[in-house]
Amino acid sequence: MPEPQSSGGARFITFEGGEGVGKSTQVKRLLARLNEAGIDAVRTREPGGTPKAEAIRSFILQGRSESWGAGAEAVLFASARFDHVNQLIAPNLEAGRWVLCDRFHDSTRAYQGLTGGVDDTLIAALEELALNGHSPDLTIVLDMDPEVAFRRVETRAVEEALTSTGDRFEKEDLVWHRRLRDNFLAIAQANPGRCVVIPADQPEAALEENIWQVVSQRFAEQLGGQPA
Ligand SMILES: Nc1ncnc2c1ncn2[C@@H]1O[C@H](COP(=O)(O)OP(=O)(O)OP(=O)(O)O)[C@@H](O)[C@H]1O
Ligand SMILES: Cc1cn([C@H]2C[C@H](O)[C@@H](COP(=O)(O)O)O2)c(=O)[nH]c1=O
Repeated sequence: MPEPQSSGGARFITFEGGEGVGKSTQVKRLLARLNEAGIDAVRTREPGGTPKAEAIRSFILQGRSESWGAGAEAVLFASARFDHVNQLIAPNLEAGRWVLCDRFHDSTRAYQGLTGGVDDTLIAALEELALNGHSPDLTIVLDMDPEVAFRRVETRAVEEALTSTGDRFEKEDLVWHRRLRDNFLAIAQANPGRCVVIPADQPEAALEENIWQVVSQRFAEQLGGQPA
Protein backbone atom coordinates (compact mmCIF):
# COMPACT_ATOMS: atom_id res chain seq x y z
CA MET A 1 0.00 0.00 0.00
CA PRO A 2 1.46 3.44 -0.89
CA GLU A 3 2.27 5.84 1.98
CA PRO A 4 -0.51 8.43 2.48
CA GLN A 5 0.36 11.78 0.87
CA SER A 6 0.39 14.76 3.17
CA SER A 7 0.21 17.85 1.00
CA GLY A 8 -1.57 19.52 -1.89
CA GLY A 9 -5.07 19.16 -3.29
CA ALA A 10 -6.80 18.08 -0.08
CA ARG A 11 -10.55 17.74 -0.54
CA PHE A 12 -13.49 18.25 1.81
CA ILE A 13 -16.30 15.69 1.35
CA THR A 14 -19.53 15.66 3.32
CA PHE A 15 -22.18 12.95 3.67
CA GLU A 16 -25.81 13.91 4.13
CA GLY A 17 -29.23 12.32 4.32
CA GLY A 18 -31.87 11.21 6.79
CA GLU A 19 -31.50 8.94 9.82
CA GLY A 20 -30.03 5.49 9.30
CA VAL A 21 -29.29 5.77 5.58
CA GLY A 22 -25.72 4.54 6.12
CA LYS A 23 -23.66 7.76 6.29
CA SER A 24 -21.31 6.69 9.12
CA THR A 25 -20.77 3.28 7.53
CA GLN A 26 -19.85 4.80 4.18
CA VAL A 27 -17.64 7.52 5.66
CA LYS A 28 -15.54 4.75 7.24
CA ARG A 29 -15.47 2.76 3.99
CA LEU A 30 -14.45 5.79 1.91
CA LEU A 31 -11.69 6.62 4.39
CA ALA A 32 -10.29 3.12 3.94
CA ARG A 33 -10.53 3.39 0.14
CA LEU A 34 -8.73 6.73 0.14
CA ASN A 35 -5.99 5.39 2.42
CA GLU A 36 -5.54 2.42 0.07
CA ALA A 37 -5.13 4.95 -2.76
CA GLY A 38 -2.37 6.67 -0.77
CA ILE A 39 -4.46 9.62 0.39
CA ASP A 40 -4.05 10.97 3.92
CA ALA A 41 -7.55 11.63 5.27
CA VAL A 42 -9.47 12.09 8.52
CA ARG A 43 -13.09 11.40 9.33
CA THR A 44 -15.23 13.50 11.58
CA ARG A 45 -18.91 14.19 12.28
CA GLU A 46 -21.46 16.88 13.02
CA PRO A 47 -22.60 17.98 15.37
CA GLY A 48 -19.29 17.24 17.03
CA GLY A 49 -15.71 16.61 16.02
CA THR A 50 -14.11 18.78 18.73
CA PRO A 51 -14.62 18.71 22.53
CA LYS A 52 -16.70 21.91 22.50
CA ALA A 53 -18.83 20.78 19.55
CA GLU A 54 -19.34 17.35 21.16
CA ALA A 55 -20.62 19.09 24.31
CA ILE A 56 -23.15 20.99 22.18
CA ARG A 57 -24.06 17.69 20.45
CA SER A 58 -24.92 16.01 23.77
CA PHE A 59 -26.94 19.02 24.88
CA ILE A 60 -29.06 19.08 21.70
CA LEU A 61 -29.47 15.35 21.12
CA GLN A 62 -30.52 14.72 24.72
CA GLY A 63 -33.42 17.07 23.94
CA ARG A 64 -32.35 19.83 26.31
CA SER A 65 -32.81 22.56 23.69
CA GLU A 66 -36.02 21.14 22.17
CA SER A 67 -38.30 23.68 23.84
CA TRP A 68 -36.04 26.54 22.68
CA GLY A 69 -37.29 26.08 19.10
CA ALA A 70 -35.66 25.35 15.76
CA GLY A 71 -34.14 28.86 15.41
CA ALA A 72 -32.18 28.60 18.65
CA GLU A 73 -31.14 25.06 17.74
CA ALA A 74 -29.86 26.33 14.37
CA VAL A 75 -27.68 28.78 16.30
CA LEU A 76 -26.39 25.94 18.53
CA PHE A 77 -25.54 23.74 15.51
CA ALA A 78 -23.77 26.71 13.91
CA SER A 79 -21.77 27.37 17.10
CA ALA A 80 -20.62 23.76 17.13
CA ARG A 81 -19.76 24.05 13.41
CA PHE A 82 -17.78 27.26 13.94
CA ASP A 83 -15.49 25.48 16.41
CA HIS A 84 -15.30 22.32 14.29
CA VAL A 85 -14.34 24.22 11.13
CA ASN A 86 -11.73 26.37 12.83
CA GLN A 87 -10.18 23.75 15.12
CA LEU A 88 -10.36 20.60 13.00
CA ILE A 89 -11.56 20.94 9.41
CA ALA A 90 -9.51 23.93 8.24
CA PRO A 91 -6.24 22.86 9.94
CA ASN A 92 -6.45 19.36 8.43
CA LEU A 93 -7.18 20.67 4.93
CA GLU A 94 -4.32 23.15 5.28
CA ALA A 95 -2.03 20.27 6.30
CA GLY A 96 -2.98 18.46 3.09
CA ARG A 97 -5.34 15.93 4.69
CA TRP A 98 -8.70 15.18 3.07
CA VAL A 99 -11.62 15.62 5.46
CA LEU A 100 -14.68 13.34 5.38
CA CYS A 101 -17.54 14.68 7.47
CA ASP A 102 -20.66 12.78 8.54
CA ARG A 103 -23.26 15.60 8.13
CA PHE A 104 -22.45 19.30 7.75
CA HIS A 105 -24.28 22.51 6.84
CA ASP A 106 -26.89 20.83 4.61
CA SER A 107 -28.25 19.13 7.74
CA THR A 108 -28.98 22.55 9.24
CA ARG A 109 -30.59 23.61 5.97
CA ALA A 110 -32.71 20.44 5.85
CA TYR A 111 -33.59 19.87 9.54
CA GLN A 112 -33.82 23.38 11.01
CA GLY A 113 -34.43 25.32 7.77
CA LEU A 114 -36.69 23.55 5.30
CA THR A 115 -38.22 21.02 7.73
CA GLY A 116 -38.08 23.10 10.94
CA GLY A 117 -39.29 26.32 9.32
CA VAL A 118 -36.32 28.55 10.20
CA ASP A 119 -36.03 31.48 7.84
CA ASP A 120 -33.55 31.21 4.94
CA THR A 121 -31.91 34.50 5.87
CA LEU A 122 -30.95 33.26 9.33
CA ILE A 123 -29.75 29.91 7.96
CA ALA A 124 -27.61 31.69 5.32
CA ALA A 125 -26.13 34.14 7.86
CA LEU A 126 -25.23 31.34 10.28
CA GLU A 127 -23.70 29.36 7.43
CA GLU A 128 -21.49 32.22 6.33
CA LEU A 129 -20.24 32.70 9.88
CA ALA A 130 -19.65 29.04 10.67
CA LEU A 131 -18.16 27.89 7.36
CA ASN A 132 -15.69 30.77 7.13
CA GLY A 133 -15.23 29.98 3.41
CA HIS A 134 -14.88 26.22 3.87
CA SER A 135 -17.61 24.84 1.63
CA PRO A 136 -17.45 21.14 0.85
CA ASP A 137 -15.93 20.18 -2.52
CA LEU A 138 -18.39 17.31 -2.79
CA THR A 139 -21.52 16.29 -0.89
CA ILE A 140 -22.81 12.74 -1.15
CA VAL A 141 -26.54 12.67 -0.38
CA LEU A 142 -27.62 9.14 0.55
CA ASP A 143 -31.26 8.69 -0.30
CA MET A 144 -33.76 5.99 0.65
CA ASP A 145 -37.25 5.41 2.01
CA PRO A 146 -37.19 6.54 5.66
CA GLU A 147 -39.41 3.63 6.69
CA VAL A 148 -36.71 1.16 5.60
CA ALA A 149 -33.96 3.31 7.14
CA PHE A 150 -35.91 3.37 10.42
CA ARG A 151 -35.76 -0.42 10.58
CA ARG A 152 -31.98 -0.17 10.29
CA VAL A 153 -31.89 2.30 13.18
CA GLU A 154 -34.03 -0.05 15.30
CA THR A 155 -31.77 -3.01 14.48
CA ARG A 156 -28.72 -0.90 15.38
CA ALA A 157 -30.32 -0.01 18.73
CA VAL A 158 -30.87 -3.69 19.48
CA GLU A 159 -27.34 -4.62 18.38
CA GLU A 160 -25.82 -1.86 20.49
CA ALA A 161 -28.14 -2.79 23.41
CA LEU A 162 -29.42 0.78 23.64
CA THR A 163 -32.27 1.40 26.04
CA SER A 164 -33.72 4.09 23.80
CA THR A 165 -34.12 3.70 20.03
CA GLY A 166 -33.26 7.23 19.15
CA ASP A 167 -32.08 10.75 19.75
CA ARG A 168 -34.12 13.90 19.55
CA PHE A 169 -34.78 13.84 15.79
CA GLU A 170 -35.05 10.07 15.30
CA LYS A 171 -38.24 10.26 17.40
CA GLU A 172 -40.11 12.41 14.86
CA ASP A 173 -42.85 10.61 12.90
CA LEU A 174 -42.66 9.12 9.41
CA VAL A 175 -44.44 12.06 7.75
CA TRP A 176 -41.77 14.38 9.16
CA HIS A 177 -38.97 12.09 7.91
CA ARG A 178 -40.53 11.88 4.44
CA ARG A 179 -40.57 15.68 4.32
CA LEU A 180 -36.94 15.68 5.46
CA ARG A 181 -36.02 13.30 2.65
CA ASP A 182 -37.71 15.56 0.06
CA ASN A 183 -35.88 18.54 1.52
CA PHE A 184 -32.45 16.87 1.17
CA LEU A 185 -33.35 16.07 -2.44
CA ALA A 186 -34.35 19.71 -3.01
CA ILE A 187 -31.02 20.90 -1.59
CA ALA A 188 -29.17 18.52 -3.90
CA GLN A 189 -31.18 19.69 -6.88
CA ALA A 190 -30.39 23.31 -6.07
CA ASN A 191 -26.65 22.55 -5.80
CA PRO A 192 -25.93 20.22 -8.72
CA GLY A 193 -22.24 21.10 -8.94
CA ARG A 194 -21.56 20.05 -5.34
CA CYS A 195 -24.15 17.40 -4.49
CA VAL A 196 -24.53 13.88 -5.85
CA VAL A 197 -27.57 11.83 -4.82
CA ILE A 198 -26.92 8.10 -4.46
CA PRO A 199 -29.65 5.50 -3.77
CA ALA A 200 -28.74 4.04 -0.37
CA ASP A 201 -31.05 1.02 -0.22
CA GLN A 202 -28.44 -1.41 -1.53
CA PRO A 203 -25.83 -3.62 0.12
CA GLU A 204 -23.00 -1.79 1.90
CA ALA A 205 -20.29 -2.98 -0.50
CA ALA A 206 -22.30 -2.00 -3.61
CA LEU A 207 -22.98 1.43 -2.15
CA GLU A 208 -19.29 1.82 -1.31
CA GLU A 209 -18.48 1.06 -4.94
CA ASN A 210 -21.00 3.66 -6.22
CA ILE A 211 -19.49 6.27 -3.93
CA TRP A 212 -15.94 5.37 -4.98
CA GLN A 213 -16.93 5.79 -8.66
CA VAL A 214 -18.16 9.31 -7.93
CA VAL A 215 -15.14 10.28 -5.80
CA SER A 216 -12.51 8.79 -8.07
CA GLN A 217 -14.01 10.40 -11.16
CA ARG A 218 -14.54 13.77 -9.53
CA PHE A 219 -11.04 13.90 -8.06
CA ALA A 220 -9.13 11.91 -10.68
CA GLU A 221 -6.40 14.55 -10.75
CA GLN A 222 -5.77 14.43 -6.98
CA LEU A 223 -5.96 10.64 -7.02
CA GLY A 224 -3.22 10.48 -9.64
CA GLY A 225 -5.61 9.81 -12.51
CA GLN A 226 -6.39 6.32 -11.22
CA PRO A 227 -9.27 4.65 -13.04
CA ALA A 228 -12.44 4.22 -10.90
N1 LIG B 1 -26.22 -0.61 3.04
C1 LIG B 1 -26.70 -1.06 4.18
N2 LIG B 1 -27.60 -2.05 4.22
C2 LIG B 1 -28.12 -2.51 5.39
N3 LIG B 1 -27.78 -2.02 6.62
C3 LIG B 1 -26.90 -1.00 6.64
C4 LIG B 1 -26.31 -0.47 5.45
N4 LIG B 1 -25.48 0.54 5.79
C5 LIG B 1 -25.53 0.63 7.13
N5 LIG B 1 -26.36 -0.29 7.66
C6 LIG B 1 -26.72 -0.50 9.07
O1 LIG B 1 -27.75 0.45 9.35
C7 LIG B 1 -27.53 1.08 10.60
C8 LIG B 1 -27.36 2.59 10.38
O2 LIG B 1 -26.16 2.79 9.65
P1 LIG B 1 -25.27 4.08 9.88
O3 LIG B 1 -25.04 4.31 11.34
O4 LIG B 1 -24.09 3.99 8.99
O5 LIG B 1 -26.28 5.19 9.33
P2 LIG B 1 -26.29 6.76 9.54
O6 LIG B 1 -26.89 7.34 8.33
O7 LIG B 1 -24.93 7.24 9.91
O8 LIG B 1 -27.28 6.87 10.78
P3 LIG B 1 -27.61 8.19 11.69
O9 LIG B 1 -28.27 9.18 10.82
O10 LIG B 1 -28.52 7.67 12.74
O11 LIG B 1 -26.30 8.67 12.23
C9 LIG B 1 -26.31 0.40 11.22
O12 LIG B 1 -26.75 -0.63 12.07
C10 LIG B 1 -25.57 -0.16 10.01
O13 LIG B 1 -24.80 -1.32 10.34
C1 LIG C 1 -25.39 18.60 11.85
C2 LIG C 1 -26.85 18.62 12.20
C3 LIG C 1 -27.47 17.50 12.72
N1 LIG C 1 -28.78 17.53 13.00
C4 LIG C 1 -29.43 16.32 13.57
C5 LIG C 1 -29.54 15.17 12.64
C6 LIG C 1 -29.49 13.95 13.53
O1 LIG C 1 -30.80 13.69 14.02
C7 LIG C 1 -28.63 14.42 14.68
C8 LIG C 1 -27.22 13.91 14.58
O2 LIG C 1 -27.21 12.54 14.85
P1 LIG C 1 -26.35 11.49 13.98
O3 LIG C 1 -26.66 10.17 14.61
O4 LIG C 1 -24.92 11.88 14.13
O5 LIG C 1 -26.81 11.59 12.56
O6 LIG C 1 -28.63 15.85 14.64
C9 LIG C 1 -29.53 18.68 12.81
O7 LIG C 1 -30.73 18.70 13.11
N2 LIG C 1 -28.92 19.78 12.31
C10 LIG C 1 -27.60 19.81 12.00
O8 LIG C 1 -27.07 20.86 11.53
